Amino acid sequence: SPELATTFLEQPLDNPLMNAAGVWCTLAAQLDALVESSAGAAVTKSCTLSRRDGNPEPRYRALPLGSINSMGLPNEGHVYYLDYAACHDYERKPLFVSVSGLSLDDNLTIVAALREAVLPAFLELNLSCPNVEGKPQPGYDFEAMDQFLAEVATAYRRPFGVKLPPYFDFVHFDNAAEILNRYDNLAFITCINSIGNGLVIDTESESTVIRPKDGFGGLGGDYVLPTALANVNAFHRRCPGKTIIGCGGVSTGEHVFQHLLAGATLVQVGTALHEEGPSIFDRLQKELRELMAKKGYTRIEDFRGRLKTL
Ligand SMILES: O=C1NC(=O)NC(C(=O)O)N1
Repeated sequence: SPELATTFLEQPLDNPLMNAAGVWCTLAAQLDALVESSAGAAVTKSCTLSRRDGNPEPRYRALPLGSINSMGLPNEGHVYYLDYAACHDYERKPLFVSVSGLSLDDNLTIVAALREAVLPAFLELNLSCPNVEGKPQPGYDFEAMDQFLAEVATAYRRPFGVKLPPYFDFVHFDNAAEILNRYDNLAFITCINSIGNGLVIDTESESTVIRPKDGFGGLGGDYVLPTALANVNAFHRRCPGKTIIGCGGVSTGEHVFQHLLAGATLVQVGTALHEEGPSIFDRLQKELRELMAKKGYTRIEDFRGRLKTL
């Protein structure tokens, strides 16, 4: 049957599937469940310097077409995840550490600690959390993003990646890619984070459905698949030397196939994992194999990045 084995930054993976940062990865027991699952890799909840409760509940709501969330970066603080990363068995599957410091200084402190730990974990620098009041997304402020990357790339010196917000205009794809291409050790780009500041209304109660920020929150699920595919392909085209991780709107093997076709090397699952649990990775691999077999593909490299245009 078709082979799903792949490589990421020269590391072998059984398959290209993993969780999206923030989903099923805040506590060690959740991360252990991902390591036990058939996911090819795992990533930790975006961490801040210190532990955070996050935003008041209700702050997550599953919807017929996806989800809306304004979690507000609830996490156990960076040391908790560095400790987890120190105990992880890297022979089993790669582990990514997501970092979302609330300031450049916080990011530099966390990144320095990760570098000092000398672990095989991959750093995914989150530049796109839309849910901390008063904290605009660095990914939407190109000058701030460039400054963050200049300092982090220099301090970390090792290969790392960024988690980007969705962009919706070619001039933004061009400007963001121009910045990212300046950093040789910026090895991978994860597109996309949630589509920030959507508003879901419950007609019966005539109310918002989440409490923080008057109900404005990040959208995930079916709502975001075309935008996620566009961002994966836009950066795949503009950053030929970098590896793209696709994230957004994946709930079937067909969606995984589309992300790979658009140029992704790995594919992250958020909303659907939140709703279905880690067994989803078995279903997604089964569905992807069936689709590949139907199309006569035996390996991922037979079609990855080969999206046709008309
Ligand atoms: O980067 C993030 N994206 C989201 O959609 N939510 C979380 C959060 O709010 O913690 N962070």
